[in-house]
Amino acid sequence: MMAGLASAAAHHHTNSRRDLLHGNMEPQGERRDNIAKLEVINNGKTITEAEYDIDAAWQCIEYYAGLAPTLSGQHIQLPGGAFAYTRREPLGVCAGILAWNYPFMIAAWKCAPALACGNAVVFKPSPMTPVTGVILAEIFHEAGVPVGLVNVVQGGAETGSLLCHHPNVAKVSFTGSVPTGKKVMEMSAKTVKHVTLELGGKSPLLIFKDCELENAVRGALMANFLTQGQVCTNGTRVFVQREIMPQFLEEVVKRTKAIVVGDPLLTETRMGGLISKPQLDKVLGFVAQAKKEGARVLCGGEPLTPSDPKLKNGYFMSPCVLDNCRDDMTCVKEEIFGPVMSVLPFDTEEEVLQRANNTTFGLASGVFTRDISRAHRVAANLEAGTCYINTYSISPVEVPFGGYKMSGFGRENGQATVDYYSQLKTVIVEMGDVDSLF
Ligand SMILES: NC(=O)C1=CN([C@@H]2O[C@H](COP(=O)(O)OP(=O)(O)OC[C@H]3O[C@@H](n4cnc5c(N)ncnc54)[C@H](O)[C@@H]3O)[C@@H](O)[C@H]2O)C=CC1
Repeated sequence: MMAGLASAAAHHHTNSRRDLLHGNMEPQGERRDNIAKLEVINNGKTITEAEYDIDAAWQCIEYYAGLAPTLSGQHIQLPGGAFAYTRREPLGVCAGILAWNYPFMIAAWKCAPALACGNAVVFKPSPMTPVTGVILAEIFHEAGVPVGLVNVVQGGAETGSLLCHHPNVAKVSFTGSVPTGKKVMEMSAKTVKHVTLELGGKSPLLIFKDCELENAVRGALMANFLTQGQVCTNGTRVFVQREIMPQFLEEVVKRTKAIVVGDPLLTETRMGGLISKPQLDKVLGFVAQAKKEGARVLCGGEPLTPSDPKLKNGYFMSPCVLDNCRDDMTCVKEEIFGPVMSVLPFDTEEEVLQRANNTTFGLASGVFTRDISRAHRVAANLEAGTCYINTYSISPVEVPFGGYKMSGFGRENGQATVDYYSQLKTVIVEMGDVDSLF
């Protein structure tokens, strides 16, 4: 099967790439709403967020469709009239191994740049969320993508491992946890595959006393509670300058308590259910451990049963704010992947930078301040792939996304991603006689 895919990729020229990606990939109206509903059922996130994800997916495909015809090489003059040029060529078959938190959107993030660069794609959704990735593949098919160019395989660890070991897979792009990411890298090493790893995080959000508090609070909520807190970039270590701690906590707790948790298909709901019972138990376990280590629960952190009887078996919990946290606590060190915000006081910029960077993760970071010099200085000094200034949690398709340190490497989105889905061929041309030593 893989050899067939590789040849499909080779016949897949730039112009046709653009055409097929532009082939009405935008699901509109009822179609978009249906995919969003399925994503809610697939994942448990709210319909409002799911609609956003579906839009982000087609925007990603449109973006790379536009980028495809701009891919080009370089022309380099050499002495004596000789010259060289570079060609940007596909890698071959690219495998995507996906997480369950953004099933449809991550599938688009894996497919669009791979196809734009002329590759074939085989992607594996998480077994927790198998549904909507298939719909994306169907949309590609309807848009005229040749058979064999976009493929979905379902399964768990074993299927993922087969993809990482397959000799005809040229690249693996993985989104998920750090331990599995390390295994993917190890397995891919056996056949020297290209690897992109989008792994977890424990991102710091720095809130200085000169910030606009209202926006900082909004940013902190966005940094912690989207998709039930199951977001890799989440700014779960919220460092607040001591002077504004009381006001910050009052406001953040008030708003967290007001988050409507319940039926994710209703537009007024702001938080749905976690992905699974084990995930819910794991997150509640982190809250229990935090209490044991001395954190104070200011709100939430409890299992929740909405009043609607049809939701009684759902994996709901109340969003949680933890105060009295220290850097050495489990809740501050480990990725919780649930709606739990840990708040920590700080005094100086120097101190908070040192503490913010004292982690093996480096996916995202954020700073709220009205001092522009400080904002850019902090952004330059935070060890993370993304730094948000006076905002959080947006990932526009035009900008590169990816990690530092153990949060991974390679990039998704933006022009930078072309480098991770293509390879450069150098062609050297002599116009005169061969200069031979023999
Ligand atoms: N930071 C992030 O983006 C994510 C973090 N997580 C964290 O990881 C924990 C475990 O969740 P999982 O879904 O089990 O994440 P995971 O990282 O184990 O799974 C991600 C993907 O890798 C596949 N996979 C699992 N084992 C594999 C193997 N040995 N070889 C190849 N592919 C393999 C899975 O089927 C899935 O498609 C969660 O509780 C959460 O805390 C999970 C998903 C995303």
